[in-house]
Amino acid sequence: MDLPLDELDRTRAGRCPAAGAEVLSLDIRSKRYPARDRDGAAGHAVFENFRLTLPAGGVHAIVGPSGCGKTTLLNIVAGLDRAYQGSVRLPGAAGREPVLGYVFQTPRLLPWRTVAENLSLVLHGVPDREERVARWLREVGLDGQGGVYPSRLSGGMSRRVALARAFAVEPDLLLMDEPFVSLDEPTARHLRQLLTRILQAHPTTVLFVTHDLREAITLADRILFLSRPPTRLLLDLPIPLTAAERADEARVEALWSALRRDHAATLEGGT
Ligand SMILES: Nc1ncnc2c1ncn2[C@@H]1O[C@H](COP(=O)(O)OP(=O)(O)OP(=O)(O)O)[C@@H](O)[C@H]1O
Repeated sequence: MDLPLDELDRTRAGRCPAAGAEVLSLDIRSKRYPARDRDGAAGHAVFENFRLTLPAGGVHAIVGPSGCGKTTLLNIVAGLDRAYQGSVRLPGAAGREPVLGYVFQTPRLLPWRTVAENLSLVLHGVPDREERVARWLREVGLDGQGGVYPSRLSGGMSRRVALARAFAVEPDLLLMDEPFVSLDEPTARHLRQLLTRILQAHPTTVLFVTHDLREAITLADRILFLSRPPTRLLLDLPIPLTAAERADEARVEALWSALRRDHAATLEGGT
């Protein structure tokens, strides 16, 4: 799994399986939530005429102010929220149904199932199910932990299981909603490095929500900055860093400072 950095760059470049192909075409004509008080009878609009397309390959980070609808957007893409007007098109690969992975803000492991069973559940009908579970536990550094129950896991280990479960289905599109939030920084850093290594070995298109601009710079090929509701795309910014540059905290810090200087209003969610 531990590839040298120049090798990582070559595989990163190879993340686009079919250049020009789209894994997602999202058109939210309207997404409203019920009013919070009796006066707002029509509710409040989170999205109005919001469109987003994702090409195959790469990590696409979504950054925006609290409440702008980042989780709502992922839930709409995942089909967990159908109370909106518009459409989600997920073409899938080679004519088969699209496969989605979703890493939530909390690991959401079933406490009455072992780690291996939590993975196995999402692989129903997969012929090499047991082998795949064992392989993914190895990939996330949890070899030999398959028989453990989630209550015995640390926060970082639980996140590793959640990562393994999401990758094990070999998704066409992987949704990640602040997957490393509320971890201590050393643990979060280890998990970011783990995610980077997994993505180099298993190129996957990722739509990644984070409130942490440094995390977005470290992981993403592209950052999409969203406004306050009704939410629109303020800035679509490519992050053309090499793997070595992303691993260099001073380099990430320098880009972070430059973005905060040059795009202050955007980072506040627009004026
Ligand atoms: N079930 C709900 N009923 C009413 N309003 C809701 C509901 N879920 C979310 N909202 C509101 O919709 C808006 C978008 O919520 P969402 O959680 O998608 O935002 P977010 O950008 O992910 O926020 P955060 O960064 O704080 O996690 C917020 O104003 C939120 O209060």
